[in-house]
Amino acid sequence: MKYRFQGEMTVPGDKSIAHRAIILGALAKGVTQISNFSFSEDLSTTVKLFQDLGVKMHIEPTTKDMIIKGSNHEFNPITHNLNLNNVGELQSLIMGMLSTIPDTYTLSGGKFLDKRPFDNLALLLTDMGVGLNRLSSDYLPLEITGSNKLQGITYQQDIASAQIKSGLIFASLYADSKTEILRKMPTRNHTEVLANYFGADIVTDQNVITVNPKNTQLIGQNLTIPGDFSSAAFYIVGALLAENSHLVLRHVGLNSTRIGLLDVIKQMGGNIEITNRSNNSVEPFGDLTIVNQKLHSTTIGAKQVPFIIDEIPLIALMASQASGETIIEDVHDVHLQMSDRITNMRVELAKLGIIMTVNDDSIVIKGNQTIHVKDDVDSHDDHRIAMMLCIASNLIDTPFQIKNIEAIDISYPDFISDMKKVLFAG
Ligand SMILES: O=C(O)C1=C[C@@H](OP(=O)(O)O)[C@@H](O)[C@H](O)C1
Ligand SMILES: C=C(OP(=O)(O)O)C(=O)O
Repeated sequence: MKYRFQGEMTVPGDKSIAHRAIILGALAKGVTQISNFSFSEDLSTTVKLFQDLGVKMHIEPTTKDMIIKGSNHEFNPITHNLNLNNVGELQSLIMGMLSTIPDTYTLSGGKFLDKRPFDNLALLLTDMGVGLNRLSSDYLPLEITGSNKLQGITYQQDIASAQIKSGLIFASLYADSKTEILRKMPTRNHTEVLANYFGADIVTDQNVITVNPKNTQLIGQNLTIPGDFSSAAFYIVGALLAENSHLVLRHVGLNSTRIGLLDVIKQMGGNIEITNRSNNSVEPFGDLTIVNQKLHSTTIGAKQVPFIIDEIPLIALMASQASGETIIEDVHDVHLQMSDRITNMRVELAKLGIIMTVNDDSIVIKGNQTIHVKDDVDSHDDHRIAMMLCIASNLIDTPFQIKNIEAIDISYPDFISDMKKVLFAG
């Protein structure tokens, strides 16, 4: 049903930052205190994994902060069988981290990860001296044997993936020599920012990232996680598209490698006001004010894609309601996310009468498309598709059912109840 977005809200803490903060807190010496830590299925998996590694962590009952007692890079595991439970981010980050531990662990994946290739990172880790033993095919499960005598490498990055880069950085933190990443294009940089905050020595200079592992000693820290821009994105697009909307989102993370959606909106003739910017934390944040606006088409180039990587379903919906034809180039890697995010988006949008053409590596979305329900839709267990379809439902009067809606629990379990608080009729 058509509602306007009105009022003020905050979104849960950033999932990408929280994953890294847990890993760094677990590796560090001393206590780490994480404020604005938001539980989701993905983060529960990470917490469980580190508890399996013997790391003590708990939620402080009054502040709700996550408290981690650092292991000082020495785990005392309860089990050597670790389940990644389909968390894509964890696959690379944990492979990198376990590479530095002289012990053998078995990593299993889940229905999506069991089909997601990890060859790119695996080759790099093998070059550094990590033992990798595939237990069945080219995918998980995998046996990984780390070492405290890894050699740093030079990696000419051919895939613009923050996950591969981050896996390599974690593996390099305790190596015997430096690692250089000659990057193809920038990707989200939370690993570099947070690892340095905990005491690592990672230098980003133009297009070279250098990890200097000499005597790495990570020290536990206090940090506050900003609101997750990728969760805020649903309300940003929701309010832009819904008539008479006026919504303020407070304390949203504004790391420049995450907020490509704001540039896309600008290219489409829209404007989001940013106020109360703050750099007084590890990661920048601020408030966003969104009003309903008319948008036009744009072309989103390959260099922008890493900065909008999780917002592609939403951008497709937004483009279908703008004037003209929008192109998003080089989305090849998005096919690998979840259960082939691009194909599933295309199939489900078509059930709402929205045509999106998928070419070799790009997608094309015609503008001014009328949404009309042809069939009930399905999230395909992809949280971002599920939430995008909720935003689409607010643009028409005809109700439809979203099957497997519970996928939203992967990143934002309170999405629907939070949204209802800022939706008003008329
Ligand atoms: O490093 C990260 O935390 C992430 C990187 C991105 O994946 P890629 O590195 O595969 O682009 C993104 O899509 C994912 O949600 C989280
Ligand atoms: C694709 C995502 O994450 P992952 O790579 O961890 O599955 C996402 O959060 O949208």
